[in-house]
Amino acid sequence: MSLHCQDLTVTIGETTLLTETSFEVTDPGIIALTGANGAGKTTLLKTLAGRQLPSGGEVLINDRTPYEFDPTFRAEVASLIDTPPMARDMTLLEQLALVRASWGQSPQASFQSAEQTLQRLTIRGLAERFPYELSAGQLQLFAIGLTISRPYRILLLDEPERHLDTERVQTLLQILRAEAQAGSIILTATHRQEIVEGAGDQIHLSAA
Ligand SMILES: Nc1ncnc2c1ncn2[C@@H]1O[C@H](COP(=O)(O)OP(=O)(O)OP(=O)(O)O)[C@@H](O)[C@H]1O
Repeated sequence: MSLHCQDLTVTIGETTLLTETSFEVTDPGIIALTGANGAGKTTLLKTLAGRQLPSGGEVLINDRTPYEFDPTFRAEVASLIDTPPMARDMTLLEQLALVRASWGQSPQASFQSAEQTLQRLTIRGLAERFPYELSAGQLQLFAIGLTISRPYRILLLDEPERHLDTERVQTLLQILRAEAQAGSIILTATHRQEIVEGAGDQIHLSAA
């Protein structure tokens, strides 16, 4: 399991979105991706997720070029970069169970896992709500739940702490630590010092 970037750059026309970036990650753990506004964190995450083509250099995940429509790549890499698709007329519990079921769990196991996910996220009491009935922070917790409800070995997160209060940032960190201990590489863009301190490592991008 590995992330590899060598002299990676992204430009669109005359605009540089990401200046030459190199790093290698091979061990499970949480890596905080830091840098000023506009430094290229989201661009790097999108490139690793196979949603943005590099302009120069090399990017490899598990020794292969990221490509979001490759089933093997999709089975290994989960990401929360933009708001994930949500069904307006399904409850939180149903949607989390649906993700589990679509990745092969039985209906009964899917609902049990979905309840556990809500519990871990401290929103068990919102199981029967619809997404439009949530606060911004609750919606963010649900988005995290949707993302971690599918299998992965590499998790790419873009400021997962957005809208979360101090206590929920700790909840998020606990979840990320557990996922890392279970063997995943977690690369998370963040502006929060608690997450940088809670991460095992840091990649800092300098502004373009
Ligand atoms: N589609 C685009 N076309 C041109 N420039 C873009 C495009 N998307 C982003 N940029 C520019 O690329 C640079 C990097 O943007 P990016 O979103 O990756 O930064 P970031 O580090 O995630 O910032 P933030 O901390 O504000 O979320 C910025 O200067 C931004 O204005």
